[in-house]
Order: sequence, then C-alpha cells, then structure tokens
Amino acid sequence: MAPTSPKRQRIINCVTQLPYNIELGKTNNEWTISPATGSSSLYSSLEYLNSEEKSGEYEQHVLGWTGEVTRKNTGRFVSKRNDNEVIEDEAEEDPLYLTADQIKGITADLHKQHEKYNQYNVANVHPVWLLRRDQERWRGFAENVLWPTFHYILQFSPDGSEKENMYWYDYVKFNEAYAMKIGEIYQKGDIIWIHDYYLLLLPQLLRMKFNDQDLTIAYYHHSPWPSNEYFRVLPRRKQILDGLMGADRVCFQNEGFSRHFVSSCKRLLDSTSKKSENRLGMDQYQISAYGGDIVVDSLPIGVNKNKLLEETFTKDIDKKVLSIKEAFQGKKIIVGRDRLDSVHGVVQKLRAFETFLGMYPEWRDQVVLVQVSVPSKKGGADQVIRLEQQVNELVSSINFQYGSLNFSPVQHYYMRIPKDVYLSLMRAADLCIIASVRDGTNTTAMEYVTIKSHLSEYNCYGNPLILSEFSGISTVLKDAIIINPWDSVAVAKSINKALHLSREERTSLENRLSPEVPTIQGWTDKFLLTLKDITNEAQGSSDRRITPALNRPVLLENYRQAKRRLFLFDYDGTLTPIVQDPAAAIPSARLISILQKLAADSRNQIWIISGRDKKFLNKWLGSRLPQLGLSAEHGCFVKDVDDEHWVNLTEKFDMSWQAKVGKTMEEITNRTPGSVIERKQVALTWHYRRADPEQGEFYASELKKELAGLAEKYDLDIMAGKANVEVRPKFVNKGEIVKRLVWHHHGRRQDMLVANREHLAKEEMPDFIFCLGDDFTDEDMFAQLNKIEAVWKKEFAGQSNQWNGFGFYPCTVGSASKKTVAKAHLTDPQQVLDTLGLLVGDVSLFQSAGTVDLDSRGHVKNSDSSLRSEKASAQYLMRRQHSDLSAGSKN
Ligand SMILES: O=P(O)(O)OC[C@H]1O[C@H](O[C@H]2O[C@H](CO)[C@@H](O)[C@H](O)[C@H]2O)[C@H](O)[C@@H](O)[C@@H]1O
Ligand SMILES: [Mg+2]
Repeated sequence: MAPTSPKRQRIINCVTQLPYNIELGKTNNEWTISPATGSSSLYSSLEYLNSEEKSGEYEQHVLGWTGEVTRKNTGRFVSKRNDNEVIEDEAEEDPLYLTADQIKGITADLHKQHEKYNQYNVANVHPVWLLRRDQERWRGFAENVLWPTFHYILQFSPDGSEKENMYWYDYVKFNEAYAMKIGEIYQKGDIIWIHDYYLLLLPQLLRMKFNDQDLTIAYYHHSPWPSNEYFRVLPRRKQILDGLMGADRVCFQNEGFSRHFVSSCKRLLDSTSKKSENRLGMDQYQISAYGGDIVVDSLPIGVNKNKLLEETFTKDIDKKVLSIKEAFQGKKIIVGRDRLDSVHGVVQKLRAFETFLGMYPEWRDQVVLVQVSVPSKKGGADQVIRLEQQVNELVSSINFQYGSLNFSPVQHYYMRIPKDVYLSLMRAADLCIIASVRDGTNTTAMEYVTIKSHLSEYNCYGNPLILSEFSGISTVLKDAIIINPWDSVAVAKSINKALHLSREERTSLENRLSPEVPTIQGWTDKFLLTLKDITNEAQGSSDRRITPALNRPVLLENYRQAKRRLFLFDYDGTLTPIVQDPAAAIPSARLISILQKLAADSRNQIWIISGRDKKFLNKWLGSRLPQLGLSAEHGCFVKDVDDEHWVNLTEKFDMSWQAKVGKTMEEITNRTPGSVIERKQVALTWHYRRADPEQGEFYASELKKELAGLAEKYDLDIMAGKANVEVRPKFVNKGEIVKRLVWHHHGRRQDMLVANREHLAKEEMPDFIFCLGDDFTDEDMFAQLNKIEAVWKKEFAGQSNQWNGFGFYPCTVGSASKKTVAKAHLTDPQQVLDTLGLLVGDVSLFQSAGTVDLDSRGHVKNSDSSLRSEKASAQYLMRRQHSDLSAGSKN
C-alpha cells in the first residue's frame, strides 16, 4: 500500500491587501494584474509558505482586500466619494459596477498570478471585494486615526466626531467583510493568521462567528504599539482591545510594544498578566481576559536574504552601481530611502545633515546625501503637504549654503523608485541613515545590512548603518550606530565617526551586525512553531475558554422575531459605570430614555435585579419608570411591574445577625481610613473604594475571616464585590429571582412568594431573555439561565429557534479578568447602552462589530442600500449596453 502523505496544516493568512494590483481597462471586461509594492517582508513570508520547501507541510490560503481597483491611464481611483455624502447612498453612475462574471474572471486570473511572477509567488488567493465609490474609505480609520496614534501622533480630524464615526463604520465593515470571506473557506483545524492594524476587530468577529474552541487565531502587529498614555486617547480604545481579545496570540515586533499592549489591557480591560519565557527564550505574557488566556509576545520580522542577494548582485545592477559611483566620483555616498510621512524622520535626517556640513567643513564637497522619499498618504493630506514644504525648504537651504553650480550635496528624489535602482543605491552607498522618529520595523535597514554583508568586487563589504533608537528594529540591530534623530549635533557626530571608520573597524562592526538581521524564513518558522506550543498548551488547559463578544446582529434579529421578551439587568457596573461614591451612580439621561423606549413595547418586560436597596431603586428608577420590575438587595425584595408594593422575601428570617455583623464591620472600618458601611434594610455592605487599595484588600480579607463564624451560624452569604464586602441571607440571591421570572406566564402579575412553577408551556414563557451583569453575584443569574436552558432543551426538544436555542442571552459586562458562566460579554456600560440602543433603533449596527453579511460592495446584504446599489448597477449596465449598441450602429 502506498504511504499516505501526512495531512497538511491549513493556514488562512489574512493581509490588508493581496500582493497584487488590479487595473481595469477602458471597459470592465479588460483588466491587468500586477505585483503590488510595499509590505515586502510580509509578502515574502507568504511566498515562503507557498514554496516547495514548505508546501508539503502547509496549505496556505491568502485572504485580503483587492486594494483600490484603478482604471488604466487615469492613475487615480475609479471614483471618489464626496466627503459629505451619506454613507449608504449609491445613486450615481459608477463604473465600478463589476458584474458577477467580471468578478469571477478577475478572481480566476488572480489565482493564476503565482505562475506568472517570480515575485510574490502566492497561490490560493481569496479576494475581499469592496467596490464602493471612494475605495479609499476602507483605509480611513486605519490610516487617519489608528496609524497616527500608534506612531505617537495625536491628530484627530478637525471636523470632529462625525467624520470619525464614518471612518469607524467603514472600519467595522472592512473587518466584517473579512470575517464573512473567512466563513466561506474555513475548515475545522485551520490556523487563522491575521496581519496588522486594519484588522484589529477580526479576531473577536471570528470568535463570534465560529464559537469553536478549537479555532486558532494569531494576530501579528507590524506597527508600533504605543504606551498606554497614547493608546488610551483613542475614542474606540476598548472596542479595539476587545477585538484583539478574540485571538489566542497577539505578537509584536519587539518587547517594548508587547509590554505597552499588556499595560493597555491591564488599565483599560482590568486584565491580569503573568510573565514567562517561550522555547526561544523570549519573554511572553499570558493575559487573562474574559475568562480566557491570551499569549502576548514579540518576534521581529525579517527579510528574504537569499532572494535579496540574488536580485542585488546581477550584471545589470553592477552597471548601475558603477554609473552611480561615477556620477559622485571622489565623494562618500550617504543614502536614505524612507516614506515621506511624519514618522520616518526625513526632516530630522536633513537637519542633522545640515548640522554635519556646518560642523565639519572638511566634508563639504566630499559627501553627497542621496535621499529617496517615497510618497505616502498616511496621516492625512494636510500633514503630507506640510512635510513636503518642510523637506523642500530644507533641501534648498542645504544646497544653497553648501552647494555650488556643479554640485548639490543633497540629491532629493520624491518618488517611488524601481527596485533595481534602489538595490544599486544600496550597493553604491558608503553609509545609510535611518532617522525614523517611530516605526514598527525597518526593512530598508535590514536590506542595507544584508547587502553590505555580501563580499563583492564592488567593495560592498561592511559599510556602517546609522539607525534611530526609535525604530522598532533598533533593539534587534544592536550593532548599528544608534542615534537619537532629534539630536542633530549627536547625529552629525555619528555621521563623521561612521565616515572615518577604518576598514578593520567596519569589518568588525559588520561581523556583529549582519547575523542580527532576522530572515523571513526564520520568522515564519519560529512564529508557527511557538504558535503550536501555545495551542498545545491551551488544549491541555481547562482555563482557556474565551467568552466571545456578544453577537449583536443575532441578538437584534432574535429580538425582532421574539414576542415575549424578558430583560434582566443588574444595575451598578452594568447600566451605570462604577464611581467612587455609591450615591453618585445615578442613571444617565440616555439610560432612562432607552429604558423608556424598551418599556413602551408591550412585548417587553424589564427587571432591574440589584444589590441596591429599595429606596435607591425607587428614587432613581421606580418613580420615573413604574413599568420596571425591581428587585433590591440581591433578591431580598421584589416589586412587580406597574406595582408600588414591595414583597419582602426575608420577612420570616431571623435578623439578629445584623447587629453582630454591623459591629464587626465597624471595627474594621475604624482600622481602615476611607472605608464606610452601607446599611440597607437587610443586607450590610462594607465599602473600601476610597481607602488605600492595599489596606482595603487586606482588611476585606480580614473581615471575611472574622465573619466566617457568624455566616455559618446564621446561614449568611459573604460576598466580595467591587471594592466591597456584602452580607445577606444565603437563601435569597439574584439567581432565585431569575428563576421565578423565567418560569412565569409572560405578562401576568407576579406572585413572588410562590417559588416553584416549573410546569408552564413554552408559549407562556419568554422567548427572548437578555440578562446583563458585571459582578460575581450576577453569576447566579447566568448559572440559573444556563440551568433552565438545559431543562428546556430536554423538555422542548425540537422546538428551538433558528439559532438552535431558546433566546437565552446571559452576558457579562466589564472586568476582563473574571471567570464567568455567561455565554458572551460586553466591555462596559457604554457598550451595554449601545447594544440596548441598537434594539430600540437609536444606534447603528456598525457602532461595534458583530458578524453581518455584506455584499461585494460593502453594503449589508439585502439591506435597502444594497438593493439600491444593485438596482443602480443594473441600470448602469443597461445604459452601457445601450450606448455600445448605438456606437456600433453608427460605425
Ligand atoms: O448589584 P448591583 O446593582 O451591581 O449593586 C452592587 C453594589 O453596588 C454599589 O456598590 C458598587 O458601586 C458603587 C458605585 O459605582 C461603587 O462606589 C462601589 O465601590 C461598588 O461596590 C452599591 O453601593 C451596593 O449597595 C450594591 O450592593
Ligand atoms: Mg453590578
């Protein structure tokens, strides 16, 4: 029997843009496909996984946006969106209306590209089509909001939140489109590898979509991750972190970035972290979030050294190098190639060069700086225009001061240069300067060192690299000459030193520097190897259950279809944010308005099940919204909807424990400055939020110990809440209330004193139950719902809804580090209000992500805008056919 080949591991590699550009001809039936530029390291990694060496082990699928589809000879995008346009409007004629056949044709050609090009030899490509007018819209949030923040630029749009909202909706849709496409090709056991900051929401979207514990999701961040002080200015900071929390692993270019990320999660999501080392001896963190653990680590990306050397040392490039050397005969050549944006330090480099020529007159006429600045749109048009002006002024000033009629010391090329010219420049250079003020990594630096390490007849060997300490690669290329680009004098001195190095010194520097450049093969292999360790460990651990984000589109759909809806809300930390003073945690106007709208629908029954006392709940909720059912003091008291009468479920209970517990609490209060006792009718709560945190924690555990005896004697529960310790009779809890509310004839009056009614028909009970809570006392509600659901599954087998359930949505809110039995999570009370706002029609679905299907243009499938767009497309095609016909008849 022939040996069967082992099953290849499938990898779905998700990139912002496929490694190809698509250009339409005069009509949409003609197109050209060419290799894309940029992201060379990433594309090399894709190519490596596709190589003969790896294809026996892996079956790679590359999934990505097509990028902007352009039209030949125009050089610009096919069509533009007017900035004020309402997002969904698609009435105008749009030549991007590709038919299904055209899309199929282009896709088939994309599949064949790897046979055609030596470059980016990538098979199994899966294009994400987003053919709306103004295709640049899909970059808006990533490039104008995220990119600046990740690079320490606080630059939000001057026209404020409206534009940013639009960017955000598009960003959510962009991520949704990927989730949908992955849904088409995903198979159990696949590794999903997501790249960079255009796709920060995708991990969580995939968790929601598949809800498959075996799903492996790895995210690699190619950019810097800023300190939490910068990150936290982002208005959508929690949604972004939440998006990444769906991954099993989040990996960065260097240790510093991963540390910043961990601290952002700690500060904003309240997560905890543990540090350890992976098998490569690299630091890794395990952060606990939403009941699951996520590995955060770093692995610097590399370059394809062999291919680079093959491409660089050719006869053609030999000639080009010679002509560059001839052009600058007798002069030292300093080169730089950077994108012209505010982070790649072109301005800083020019300033330092100006200082250098000023400080060392002996070098004037002896050295030339060949600076290639590649146009970039990152950071916005205004910023780019300002930079262009600054660079032009600096270049003119240097050339005016230190140049002559025959020679300009700065040769500035503001363009994208062909690869062979770039490689020739690198070879011809005596020195390369990278002066980035912030970047994730720097491919030019790695390529320069690699090229310079190659012994050749052109004496490439060992020319130094000056590298900014703010470049992500500076911690890897430790033997470069490290500079602070903001310190022009120090950089000038470094240039002088580098140009004076003897051959021996350069050789010794080079011998140390060259092996520090990571290879792309090494990076890819190490990433997959360490990912395997992470998933193996995860499979052996029971702790790794990640609670997915709430699937809001499904919730909305279920809500719309349901006839008997029950809402069970905790109050503090769920409907209102936690604040220092309990008395200050009053409902916001927005909350009241949403509750009013929900309560106005006769199908809805809303209950607030809180630890608060009757007085508080009456004052802030009951008196304004009598339609709410209320339960106070963790289930001790209940007030039915549209009723003023409270039922005391603890009436018959011995309350002599109160005085004893109160006394112990007083003693602890005396020992803990800042702490207070909240005395309710039944329960007692000791608060230490305003005490010294460590002292508070310490005395909270002392109090629990001291109360243990009383708890045993009087059958009490001692509950550690949010900076509090609460005591109440054990037999009442929020779960008991939930049990009575669910096993109840929907819409009828409650008799709370009757405990057991588990004999109702399904049609009498709720068909949609949305339960929200933030604290561990709310886990009783979730556990109860899970129990009831299990009973219903048996009792009402075959009667489940289209989502295979009975409309139960137990959902935890906030604190990332807690373990929960809830089925989903929302990050904070703001997200709670956004979700409830969605149900009452106040909020758009795209305010936060949640697996919706889109059409090939980025409209929600079957939505009004999608249908309008389809109609406009049909009309456009008819008009086109008609004009083609009449043109034909004239000929
Ligand atoms: O069940 P809940 O509605 O969530 O109520 C639980 C307790 O919430 C209150 O205390 C907590 O919120 C305060 C305001 O944000 C905060 O200052 C305090 O540190 C938290 O522990 C309330 O005071 C308690 O009576 C509730 O039992
Ligand atoms: Mg709460």
